[in-house]
Parts: sequence; structure tokens; C-alpha cells
Amino acid sequence: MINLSNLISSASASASSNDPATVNFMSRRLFFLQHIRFLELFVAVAAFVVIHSVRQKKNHGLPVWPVIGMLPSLLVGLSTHNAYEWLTEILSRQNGTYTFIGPSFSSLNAVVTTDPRNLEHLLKSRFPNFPKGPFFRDTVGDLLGDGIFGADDEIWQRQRKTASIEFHSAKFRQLTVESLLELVHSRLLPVLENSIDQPLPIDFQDVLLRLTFDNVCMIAFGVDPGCLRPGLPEIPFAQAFEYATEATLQRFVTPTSLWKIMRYLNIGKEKKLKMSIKAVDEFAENVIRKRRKELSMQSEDKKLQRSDLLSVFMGLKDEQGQPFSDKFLRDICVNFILAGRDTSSVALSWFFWELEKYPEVEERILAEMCRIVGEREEVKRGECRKSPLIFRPEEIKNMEYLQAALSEALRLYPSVPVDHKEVVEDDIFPDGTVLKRGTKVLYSIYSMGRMENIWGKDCRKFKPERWLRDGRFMSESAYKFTAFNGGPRLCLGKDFAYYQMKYVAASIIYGYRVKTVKNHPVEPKLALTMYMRHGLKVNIYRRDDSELQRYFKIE
Ligand code: HEM
Repeated sequence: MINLSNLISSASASASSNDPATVNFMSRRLFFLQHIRFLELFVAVAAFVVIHSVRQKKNHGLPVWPVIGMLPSLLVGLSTHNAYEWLTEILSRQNGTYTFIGPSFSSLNAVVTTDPRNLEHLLKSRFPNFPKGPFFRDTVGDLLGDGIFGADDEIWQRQRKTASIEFHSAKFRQLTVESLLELVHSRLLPVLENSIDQPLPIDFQDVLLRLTFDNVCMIAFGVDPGCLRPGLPEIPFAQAFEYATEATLQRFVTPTSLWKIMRYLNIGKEKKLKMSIKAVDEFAENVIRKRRKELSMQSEDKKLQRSDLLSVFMGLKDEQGQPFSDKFLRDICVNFILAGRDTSSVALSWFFWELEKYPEVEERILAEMCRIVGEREEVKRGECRKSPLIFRPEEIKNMEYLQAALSEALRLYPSVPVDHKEVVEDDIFPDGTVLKRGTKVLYSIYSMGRMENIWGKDCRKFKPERWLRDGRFMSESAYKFTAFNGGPRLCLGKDFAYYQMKYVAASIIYGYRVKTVKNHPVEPKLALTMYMRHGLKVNIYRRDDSELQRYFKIE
């Protein structure tokens, strides 16, 4: 190997000679050798980067850099077209659990898991040790305030208890059935029917978001915002809400001090977030004002008859014996809008997109529906075999294959793709991962649906049959299928959501075919819920009545 030091010192000595030709030659040699030294340094640094990167990647799944930790990889991962896939790939390589090391100056350290044993530990067995925690509340606080999604302890318990009584009441079930009948038959189907004659495709996700927004406002606040109507008018609230959930998620992957400085200076994404939250607040305040006015004009008897959640909360008192503040009622409204609007609508969008790729599943759904309505006397006589058909609640309940297909869509595209907890006291996961007090724990529900060790080799296949035993729908453990969360914080709207999704899907499939526009890009957006980034542009076609007759004959 060349000894550079010797060569350079001999070149320097010769360069001090008096002969001009020698000086010229030697100084060029010196210049060359000095550059070789620079090159050597550069090669050494590059080699270090590559070796370090490979070694760290092997040990940690991603390279860890001094001071900045895994930040470069995180930034690359988040900029991919589907960051959830990037995360899934790392988790698969790391046997399902992985520790992310953020920059030393940030709060981005987190354990991410997909292991069902860890999920059961986190969500049920050691529930009190894993609250949402102050980091989560701080990050989502501007949008969600003290509402149920970010709350812990008594604030959470009180909301959970009140909402749970409400959601399990007979009045609520009746409201569910009535509101869906109205929304689907007087609004959704006419909008779809209208679109058939239009030259342009419609954004199906937008239509479904309007439907679920109207629906959650009807059942939770007793108001009907009327977003789903012919012409699909612009709804500024909807855009503001979507942006607010997206920008709130971005805070989770931005160093806290950075987004707080941006918020303080009112610049960039934080400025837009503030404006969006203002629009959300205005909507919620309006709802509360209207409700208060209506309640003040009603007799005590009538007030008691009100079955919406907002009226129930308005009638309650806080720990000081005072009625809840308007700010707290606003938080309740915003949290329920997020829970009810952005979950079943996006789940239905992914469901219809999958259905198109698996026509045999659509056929089985149609066959099941026709078999069930075929039990009606009038249908046996050959009547009522045409769309539109008003499904009865017990018929919807009996559609088990449809329930399996919707669960399969949620397994692959969970409406809440990633969720968050914080460790109170040092703990250890069943898989051996050590959890220090204050550690953030994320569970990637999206990745869980794509783990071979959980769902088998065909985990990426849309296969409703995996939910059936002897033709009956069989639910899975909440720690394996975590789309509705599990343990004491299991989704309160699960039964409502299944009824709603089944009713909507059955009514559409019975009457129409939904076809995605050719080459329309479909990918998830990084937000609190699993929106399709570019919506779902579709054309709607009326289903031929003779086709339905064929299904009646099959059965
Ligand atoms: C496909 C539809 C739905 C899915 C996949 C879903 C999923 C979830 C998930 C994952 C959570 C846990 C969130 C967390 O703790 O961070 C949750 C909680 C909750 N969901 Fe749902 N949800 C759906 C529909 C609904 C609907 C329609 C409502 C109400 C109208 C609702 C009401 C709630 C409430 C109130 C909570 C909070 C429970 C608590 O923290 O105690 N959900 N849901």
C-alpha cells in the first residue's frame, strides 16, 4: 500500500528545490497527492457510512445515526406512496415488533408492535399501565380536546359510561334503523341514480363520507346537516376536518419542539391546521347552540324523550355540579364526528374497491341477499324482486357472508391504521421487549393484517371465507383483528358500524355495479384515519333486473 505521508513529505522537500522544472513537476505531484489524501478520506467516510448502515440495518432494521437516530429512514419511509407498507416491511423483517430510535433532541422514540400477545397485554391485561398519555393528548389536543379519543382516567370513564348506555339503548337502535332508511333511500340511492346520467365519474369516498357525516350527526347530535344531496355541494367543514386530521397526524412524526414553534409563529402546516380547526369549531358550536335553543323551548317531558348523545351530555353535571362547558361539549362533538364519519365511510370505500377485483365475492354476496329476501312471502310469489328494495333489520343481521367480506376489508384496510399508547411504569411485553416508563407504544393495525404468522401465507388475499366456519360468520380475537381496538377501549360504535355498513353495501350492491375509473390511483393517505389519498372515482351502472332474477333462481 502507498504510504501517503512519506510520498507527500518527499514531494514537499523536492518542491523546495530551486530548479523551476523540478518545482513545477513537484508541486503538481504535491497537488495530486493532496487530492488523493482527500479522496482517501472520502472513500473511508463512504465506506463507514455503508458498513455502519448495513450493520445497523441488520441489528435494528434501520440504520441508527449519531444524534439524529433513525430520522433519515423515517423521512424516506414517510415520503413513499404508502408509508404503511414501508412500516409493514420493517415489522415483518423484525418478527413483528420493532424499536424506533428518534433523534436525541426529539420525542420520537417508540416501540411499534403487531404481535397479538403484546396487543392483549397492552389493551387488556395491563390496561392501566398503557393510557393514551400526555404525549398523545398534547399532539391531538388542539383538534380533539378532552374528548373520548385522547382522554384517560375519569374524563375518559365518564364519557365512556354515558356513551355506552346511550349506544346500547333501544332508542338508539331505533334511531339507527330509521336514520339509515331515510339516508339510503331518500338520498344515497337518488344521488347514485343521478350520477348514471352524468358524463363525469363521482368520488365514491366523498359520497360515503357525506352519508356517514349526516348519519353520525343525526344519531349523536339529533341534527341533520344534509351534506348528501343531489349536486353534492361543497362542504367547507368536510375539507377543514380532513385537513385537520391529516395535519394532526403529521405532528406525530415531527419533533414536538418544531411543530410547537411553527404553531407559535403561526406558519406552514400549523397555520393551516389552526384555520381548519376554527372551521371545525364553528360547526360544532353551531350544533350546540341550535340544540340548546331547541331544548330550552321544549317541555321537561319532551327533553327526556330526546335520544341523541349531545342532549344526554347537556343534561349532565360535572364534578362541581355545574353543567358541562360549551368547550367540553364541542370536544364531545368533534370526537364523535371523527369516530362516526371517518371510519365506516373509508372502510366501505376500500371494500368496494376490493369487491371489484374479486367478482366471485360480489356474486356470493348477491346470492346471499337474494336467498334471505327470498324468504319473504311476496318474493316467493315473484313480487319485489327488483331494486330498490328496503331491507329489514333482521335480514341485514342474517347477511353473514357480507359481514365476512366487510371484516376482510377492515382486516386489510383498518379505518384506524396505527394507534398509540404510553408506558406508565417499566414493563415487559410477552415477546420479551423491554418497555421503559414514558416509552411510546404504537400498534400498527394495518401491518397486522399483512403478517403471515397471524393470517397465513395468503394474508394479502381478500378472502371473506377465512371468517366463515360451516358457512357462519365467526369473529376473531380483538387482539388478532384489532380494527375495532380491544379491551376496555373497544370501539363503542362497532355494532352500529356493522349494521350501517351492511345496510349501505347491501342496498348499493342489490341495485348497482360500482366500477372504478381506469387507471385511477388508489393509495392510502397518512392521516388519523385511512382515507384514500385521491378518493375513489367511479362510474355507477344500474344492475339489470334479469341478473337479480338469476340469483333468485340459483337459491
Ligand atoms: C368501521 C367502522 C369503525 C371502526 C373500524 C372503528 C374503530 C375504532 C377504533 C380502532 C377505536 C379505538 C381508537 C383509540 O382508542 O384510539 C375506536 C374507538 C371508538 N369508536 Fe369506533 N370505529 C368504527 C366506527 C365507529 C362509529 C360509527 C362510532 C360512533 C358513531 C364509533 C365510536 C367509537 C368511540 C366512541 C370510540 C372510543 C372508545 C373509547 O376510547 O373508549 N366508532 N373505534
